[in-house]
Amino acid sequence: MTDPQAGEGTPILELRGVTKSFGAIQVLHGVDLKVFPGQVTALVGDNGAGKSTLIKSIAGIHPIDGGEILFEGRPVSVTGPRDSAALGIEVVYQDLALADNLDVVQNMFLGRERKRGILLDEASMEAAARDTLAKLSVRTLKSVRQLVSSLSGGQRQTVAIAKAVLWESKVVILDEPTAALGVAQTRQVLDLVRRLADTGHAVLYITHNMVDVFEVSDRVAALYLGRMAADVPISTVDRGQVIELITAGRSGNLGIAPAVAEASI
Ligand SMILES: Nc1ncnc2c1ncn2[C@@H]1O[C@H](COP(=O)(O)OP(=O)(O)OP(=O)(O)O)[C@@H](O)[C@H]1O
Repeated sequence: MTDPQAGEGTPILELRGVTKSFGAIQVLHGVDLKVFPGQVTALVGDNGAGKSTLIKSIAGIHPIDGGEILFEGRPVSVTGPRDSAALGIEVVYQDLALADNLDVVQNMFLGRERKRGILLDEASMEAAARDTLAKLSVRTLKSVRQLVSSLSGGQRQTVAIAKAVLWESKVVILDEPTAALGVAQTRQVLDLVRRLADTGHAVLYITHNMVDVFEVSDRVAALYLGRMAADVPISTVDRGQVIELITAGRSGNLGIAPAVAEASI
């Protein structure tokens, strides 16, 4: 794991005071968040804390109502998924959005196929897919021409993550990638998450799993009732504190004031 305190200059992605409501219901209340290149930031929070809303706001699916998004230190406007993709932000959602009837290469290039004239440039797409998988040290796939329907859950996650990385993404957001996986496949995906950061990506990693948090992250950001209770290096907190931040919004001198938390219920 990289030293979380080292090289922590400008965050590649920063949220300042982000708010988001759906009709009369305010879901995000002035959320601050910093995400650094080469680091995994675990985004934790109880059911309904606002994690999905937050990542969908970053992705432009639910554009923010207030506050600021900064990318590489500059304020940016993210009003749709194209804006986030153009910045180099890719999200791997839980449903993975893979097509079972297509192979690995076809899935990685789905919707962004390379062409030579009117024909698909299969050779170049296959080479790029192999290259991306090799850079991520993925050795669990037998063939890039395997149908996705024949892959295990862990292999499918791997393909979805590699697809996100293929587009020169700088920030990769993963929505509970190990939620449905067994022990060995979880291990493979966690190794891949670490390699994503080690190859320079900033990774925002949503999880409910405390073992995963401490295994793979450099920072932990805890949302509580739509407020950022803490966004700190993992080395400064223990498991009990993270659980308190998730369940109560505070732990010792960390987190949001109890009065603020009570006011939001
Ligand atoms: N489109 C929407 N319209 C109205 N309310 C919404 C909408 N999307 C989310 N919410 C509400 O926002 C709150 C936060 O939901 P969100 O899905 O972001 O939480 P979460 O932390 O991702 O939870 P989980 O861990 O269960 O996935 C919830 O109270 C939810 O009902």
